[in-house]
Amino acid sequence: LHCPGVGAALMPSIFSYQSAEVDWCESNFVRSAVIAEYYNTISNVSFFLLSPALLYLNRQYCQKKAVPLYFVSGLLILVGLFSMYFHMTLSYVGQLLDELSILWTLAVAYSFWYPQAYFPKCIKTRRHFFWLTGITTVISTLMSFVKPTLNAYALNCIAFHLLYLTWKELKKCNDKRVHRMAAVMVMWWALAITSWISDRWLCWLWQAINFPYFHSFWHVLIALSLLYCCPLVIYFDVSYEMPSFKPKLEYWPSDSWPVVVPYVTLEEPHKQC
Ligand SMILES: CCCCCCCC/C=C\CCCCCCCC(=O)N[C@@H](CO)[C@H](O)/C=C/CCCCCCCCCCCCC
Ligand SMILES: [Ca+2]
Ligand SMILES: [Zn+2]
Repeated sequence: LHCPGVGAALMPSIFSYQSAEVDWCESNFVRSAVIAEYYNTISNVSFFLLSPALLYLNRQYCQKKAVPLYFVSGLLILVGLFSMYFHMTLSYVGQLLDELSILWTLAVAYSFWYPQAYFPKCIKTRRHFFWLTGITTVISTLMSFVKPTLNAYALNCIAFHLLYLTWKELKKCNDKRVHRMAAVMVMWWALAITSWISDRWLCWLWQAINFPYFHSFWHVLIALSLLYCCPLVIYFDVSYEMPSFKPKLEYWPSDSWPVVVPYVTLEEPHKQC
C-alpha cells in the first residue's frame, strides 16, 4: 500500500502471456494470435458438459442432498474456466488459478463425501473433519506459491488416495454393477494420467512426429473419469449416510447401449404397515 510503484511493476508480469513456469507440449500461437494453446484451451469444454450432466442424471440424489453436488459441480465449472484462461495465456496467475481451483474442488468433495469410517481417530464428527480439511487446504494453498511446478504432481498423487479408497470400498461391496463402474473409471483415469505424463515428459517425441496434443486428451479423459467417479462416490454416500434409501446404479440412455453414462437412483425399501 505504501509502495504503489512496486505493485504496479509486479502486476503486468504475473498476468502477462507466457509468464507461467510450465509450457505444455502444444506449440504456442499456431492457430490463433490471442490463444496460446488452442486445443488445450478448447478441450476444457468437457468440464462445462460434465457438471450439468452430473446434476441432471443424479437429480434424485440432488433433491435429497443438494448442497454437495451443486457445490462440486459449480467448482468444476470454475476449474474449466481457470484452465481455459491458463492455456489461453500461459500466465503465472493462470497456472495458480488452475491448480488452486482443483485443490479447493478436491477439498470440498472430501469434506462432504469422505466416509466417516475412514476419519482419523481424533476426528469424531463431520464438522471437525470440515475444519481439518479447511486448515489443511489453507496451508497447502500458501505452500503452492513456493514451487508451482510441483503443485500438479502433488494434486495427481491425490488420485492414488482415491484409488485406495475405491479398492477398500469394493472389498465390502458385492454389487457387480459397482465393480464394473469402478473398473471403467480406473480405465479412463489410467488413460488420462498416461496422456498427462507423456505430454510432460515425452514432448520431444510428440513434436518430432508433429502430434503434441496429449494434454488436451488429458482434459477430456479426466472429465470422463470424473463422470464415473462422482456417481460412485454418491453411491457410497447414500449407502453410508442415507440408510432409508437403497442406491441403484443405472446407465443413461440405457444398459444396452455401447456408450453409456452412469448415474445413481434412490430406491425406498418397502415400508411394512
Ligand atoms: C471422497 C472424495 C471424492 C472425490 C471426488 C472427486 C472430485 C474431483 C475434483 C477435481 C478434479 C478436477 C481435475 C481436473 C483438472 C483440469 C485442469 C488441468 O488439466 N490442469 C492441469 C494444467 O492445465 C494440471 O497440470 C493438472 C493437475 C493435476 C490434477 C489432478 C487432479 C486429480 C483428480 C482426481 C480425479 C479422480 C478420478 C478417478 C480416480 C481414480
Ligand atoms: Ca506450449
Ligand atoms: Zn490443462
